Amino acid sequence: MLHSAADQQFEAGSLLSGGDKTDYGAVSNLSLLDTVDSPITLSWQDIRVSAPKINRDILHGVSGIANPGELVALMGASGAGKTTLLNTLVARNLKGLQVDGSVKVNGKVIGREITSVSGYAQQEELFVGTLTVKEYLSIQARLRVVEIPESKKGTATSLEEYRKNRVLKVLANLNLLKCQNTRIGVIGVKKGISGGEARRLTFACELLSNPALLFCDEPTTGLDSFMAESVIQVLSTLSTANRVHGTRLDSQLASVTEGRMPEKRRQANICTQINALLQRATIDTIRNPSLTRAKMIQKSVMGLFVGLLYFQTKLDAIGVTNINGALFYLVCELTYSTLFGILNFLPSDFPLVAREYHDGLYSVLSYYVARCLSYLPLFTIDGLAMLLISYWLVGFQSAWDQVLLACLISFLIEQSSSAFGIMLSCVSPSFPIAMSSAGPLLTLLSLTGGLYANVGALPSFISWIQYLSWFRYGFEAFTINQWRKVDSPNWNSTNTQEVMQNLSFTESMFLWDMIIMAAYIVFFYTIGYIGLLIRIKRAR
Ligand SMILES: Nc1ncnc2c1ncn2[C@@H]1O[C@H](COP(=O)(O)OP(=O)(O)OP(=O)(O)O)[C@@H](O)[C@H]1O
Repeated sequence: MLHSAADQQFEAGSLLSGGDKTDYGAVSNLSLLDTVDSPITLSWQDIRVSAPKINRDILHGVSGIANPGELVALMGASGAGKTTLLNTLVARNLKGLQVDGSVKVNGKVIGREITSVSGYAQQEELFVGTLTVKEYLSIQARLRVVEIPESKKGTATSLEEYRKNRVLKVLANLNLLKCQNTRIGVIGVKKGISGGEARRLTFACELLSNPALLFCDEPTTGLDSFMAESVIQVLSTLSTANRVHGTRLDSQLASVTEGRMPEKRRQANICTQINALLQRATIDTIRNPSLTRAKMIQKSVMGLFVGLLYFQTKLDAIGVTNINGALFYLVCELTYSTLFGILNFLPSDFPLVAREYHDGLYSVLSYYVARCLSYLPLFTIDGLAMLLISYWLVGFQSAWDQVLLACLISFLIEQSSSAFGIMLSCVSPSFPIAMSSAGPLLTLLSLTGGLYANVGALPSFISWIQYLSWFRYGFEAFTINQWRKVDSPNWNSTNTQEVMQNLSFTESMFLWDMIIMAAYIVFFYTIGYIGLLIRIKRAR
């Protein structure tokens, strides 16, 4: 159990002299690199936390106070409840726990709004590993620093310049200049900055906005004693020593009067958010070329394969069947690899996005728009490459308008699949569930797509599925585009009608096919967004 915090206020020196093996969390009430405009007194009284489901008490009435300029360390053995206390103070990660007691900022209970007046350097480091330290911080600065503070108005001519200066200052103060151009890396996947540098980068992000209050969970865990000392030195330097020694905790708590509330941190406007997140996601996609390379190679090979399999198909009865087969294959190929390639959309980003959202950095909509836009070029160009490689090899009808419309249909099919995959990824509780539901759903949609079974002869209890299937709309649009105008003296409009009748397709549906696919894209993206919003909001 964690004892009363009265026993647990240490300055950094005495904390370190306790031995570098001790676990601790820290509440750093900062007069930072720059002075804080509105200082904060944080107090907590009689905090009790229990896990009702397992009938377990975790914290039994903990009280404490952090005055402006103080570095308060919470010390205790592993499992004592330090993280639980920090989480309670910042109203985060409390699912399944019952919390009693009060947490006050300048004498007032502000609940979850504490996030907007403080920073929280959590134990688990989450970054975008493909970015360099400076790139990552610069993007964080665009999200976290939305105006030049009153006291710094004369120091920079523009917000952009202030952000740049701030990034450099934080890099310098946290001793990160040496590694500013090093890629962050991913533990166990790609070596990047060291553990100590990663820890300091976590603080650096939080310090950009000059918060009056900084919570740090296990700031030195996993670091060697030299690095641990350097981190604590940094925290110590950032705080100024104006603690009250010798006064009893209860009298300090009683003396906290309701004061002026610090100004809440504002979010950057939505354009800045989308811009910064799009830049981050695009760099990540470009520097993480395995997906790009795999998709481009796969689609080019498949385009070549289709081209050679159906090479210069003749326009006789067998040829018509083959060309329809080739068109349906293109629909499948535009769907399957796209969908399975994008199903990992959410799982890889979720922890970081949930944390940054609850840190108040941006809206879920900004993230969603930026991430979807970042995928758009790749999930368009690869499909077009396959289509165009196979187009003249097969001998599809190649009047310029037919080629352009085929490209548009290919785009709509791939986007339908991509939006469907993003929707599945966002609404499924886990990646394996998304994966295992994608297979059967695609089977149903492809079986009713118009090639395997004639859409006019499907049993009525299953026929309705075709109207949910972009396979059907895409295939119909492709075939109408192919057969409505054929460059051959042996072909006439009767032949076109025959092909349409054989497939139970209607020529006049051409425009509707594309409109319906576009509507489904909007629908899938919207449901995906709602799913993501609900999941991220629940992940506090
Ligand atoms: N949501 C929860 N449900 C059940 N038990 C929990 C929950 N959260 C924490 N606990 C339990 O509460 C105790 C305190 O956990 P906490 O993570 O706060 O400890 P800690 O002091 O930070 O430990 P460490 O130094 O090892 O990180 C642990 O025994 C943990 O298993």
